[in-house]
Amino acid sequence: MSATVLLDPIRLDRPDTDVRQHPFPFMIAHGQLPDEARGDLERDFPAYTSAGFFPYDPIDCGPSVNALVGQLTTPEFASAIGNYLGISDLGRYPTLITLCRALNKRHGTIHTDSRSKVATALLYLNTQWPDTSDGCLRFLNKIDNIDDLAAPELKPLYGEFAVFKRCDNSFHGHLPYEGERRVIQVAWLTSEEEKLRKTKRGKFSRAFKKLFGVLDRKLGADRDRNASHKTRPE
Ligand SMILES: O=C(O)CCC(=O)C(=O)O
Ligand SMILES: [Fe+2]
Repeated sequence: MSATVLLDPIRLDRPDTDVRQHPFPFMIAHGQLPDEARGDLERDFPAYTSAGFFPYDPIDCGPSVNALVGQLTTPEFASAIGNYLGISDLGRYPTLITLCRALNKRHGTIHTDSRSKVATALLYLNTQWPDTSDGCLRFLNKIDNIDDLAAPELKPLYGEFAVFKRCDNSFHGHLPYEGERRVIQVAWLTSEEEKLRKTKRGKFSRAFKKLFGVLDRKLGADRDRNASHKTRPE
């Protein structure tokens, strides 16, 4: 499996790829994963028991997911993305990978991502998605309006890919959704120290959610559709 090309930067350049520089640099690219890998990636995805994003640990994943993470974090892939976003040599920044298997309704409130990130990529792996806007990624013009779209929303389906440059106005979010929603997130970080800090925090959050999963779900069950959350200042 590790020899298989799962991701190919050349594939980003499709006629239906949407690249914008306004209101902030982002790209939405479809069909980024080969059909032949669906079954393996489905089988090898980590079996987290709680909702939300957790730090990547190879032990949690099967070989195809580990291979995919390897390909997502090459400097070549990063630099190709950086070229679309106007970031030179994105591959020089350390990466932090987090994965999500399921959401609860608390997730998706509008935010920018923290200043410790240079760029963020989201690769979706859900084999199906109901006919709903709930849980579909939205790049937004404002922090307080989930319906003020900067581009068509993206269903989190297998092979859909979104990446953006972290900016003070890189607003994004989605409508509340509860259930399976598979994503691999890559963040290119400003420094190694940030990576260490964020990894520690993520592990703590995994333990916390295991203990308080029910509470976590209840907390967000009826959040406002336009809710936002402030990104930590760092
Ligand atoms: O899962 C998504 O579509 C977006 C996740 C996100 O924005 C984040 O974790 O910061
Ligand atoms: Fe985000």
